[in-house]
Amino acid sequence: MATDATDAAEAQPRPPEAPPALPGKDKDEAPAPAGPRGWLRNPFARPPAVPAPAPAPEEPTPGFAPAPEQAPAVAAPAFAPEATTGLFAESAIPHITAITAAQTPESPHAAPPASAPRMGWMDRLRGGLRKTSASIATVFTGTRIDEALYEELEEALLMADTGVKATERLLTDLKRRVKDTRTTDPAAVKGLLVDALTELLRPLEKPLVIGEFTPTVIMVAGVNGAGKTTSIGKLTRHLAQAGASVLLAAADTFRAAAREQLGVWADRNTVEIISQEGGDPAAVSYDAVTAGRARRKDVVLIDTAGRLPTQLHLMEELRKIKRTIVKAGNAPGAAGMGQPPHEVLLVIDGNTGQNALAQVRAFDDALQLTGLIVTKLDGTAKGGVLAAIAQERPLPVYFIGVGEKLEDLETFSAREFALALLT
Ligand SMILES: Nc1nc2c(ncn2[C@@H]2O[C@H](COP(=O)(O)OP(=O)(O)OP(=O)(O)O)[C@@H](O)[C@H]2O)c(=O)[nH]1
Repeated sequence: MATDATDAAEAQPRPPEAPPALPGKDKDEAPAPAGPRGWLRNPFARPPAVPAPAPAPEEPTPGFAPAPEQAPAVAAPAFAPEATTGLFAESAIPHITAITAAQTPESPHAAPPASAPRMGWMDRLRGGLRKTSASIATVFTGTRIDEALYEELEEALLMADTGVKATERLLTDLKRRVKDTRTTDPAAVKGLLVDALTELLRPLEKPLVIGEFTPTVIMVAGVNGAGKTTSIGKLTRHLAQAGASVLLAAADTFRAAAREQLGVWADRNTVEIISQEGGDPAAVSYDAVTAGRARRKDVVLIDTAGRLPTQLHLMEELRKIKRTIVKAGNAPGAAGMGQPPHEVLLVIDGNTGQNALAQVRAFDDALQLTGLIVTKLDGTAKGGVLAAIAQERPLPVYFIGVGEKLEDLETFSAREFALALLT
């Protein structure tokens, strides 16, 4: 029984945990693999056994769509020279084929220019961030670059929940850039702010690596309603579309609706799910890692129940889940799967601004996070929170979400974000 397995796991000494893989703070650090930037080194390039069904863009289609061996060449979109190419992009590993999920040749979306999905994303990102960008844009409508402009900008950035330190840093950097370039036009200052913000956000850019271990175990945590299950569902869809085999674990054993919600995503994507009513979430997680290994799954995604950092017993439960996953990775026969969990992700609601930053701190202290997913950036006036995170706790932001639809979750690009926010 799963519970027994966990009890046994808990009884043994806790192995040392690897330190979190935080991104470097060096502004010159390369954020992503060479070539078009992508988050995923994708090893799932299999020749299709059957013609892949054409996926509907919004309604997930059932069935398994093996990924093609080659993705079409991808032209860099005009809006950003460093633009990414979609969720599945070129790999840094020579033997791994580049795949762009939304651009499979079998797909009806193959015909448009290769960069179309990312261009569409840029539009959605701009639309989503409109509330935040509107107040900042008005700062640059005047005719002079003076102290009043900087004061107004400071106010706008603080209102966008950029935080005091990140705001100060941006203003200092901006003034230096204005001086260095002898800029006199306020509209041009906006361009310099794009550069300053891009540089600040750059450490958050990092590709999520899948395929180094079999399975790659990803644990997902967050407060209630942050968007954990929805994000896991979207991620599952993208992974399944690229040919990765995914096993979901519903480690929220208390809330039936949460299990059902994950079950719906599992059904839609025809992936397997480990679920247990009223059981121990750590036991479900242990079982999922063991099953993922036995069934040779590429990815195990573990959804945990929402909780507040102030609910200490629930935070302890999360730590127990993580310890149990570590233990499952040390079980006999688990050699070769590295030290799971390979990723511990926190999902934060971008609409909660500085509160989200507080959550990052608390969950990071408890779990040593390896990355973030920032959801609900659509319709928020607090989009500056990413700058605050970059300043205070620069964890990789693997994805950002700007809506409830499948295509509303995408990889994070500092440049894109700065452009969407300020231009
Ligand atoms: N507008 C918007 N809504 C989102 C986004 N991501 C998720 N949601 C919605 O937020 C709500 C909560 O999402 P869930 O995925 O259930 O959140 P959860 O963190 O799993 O919730 P619990 O299981 O209660 O902890 C749902 O209605 C989602 O559709 C986003 O990027 N934008």
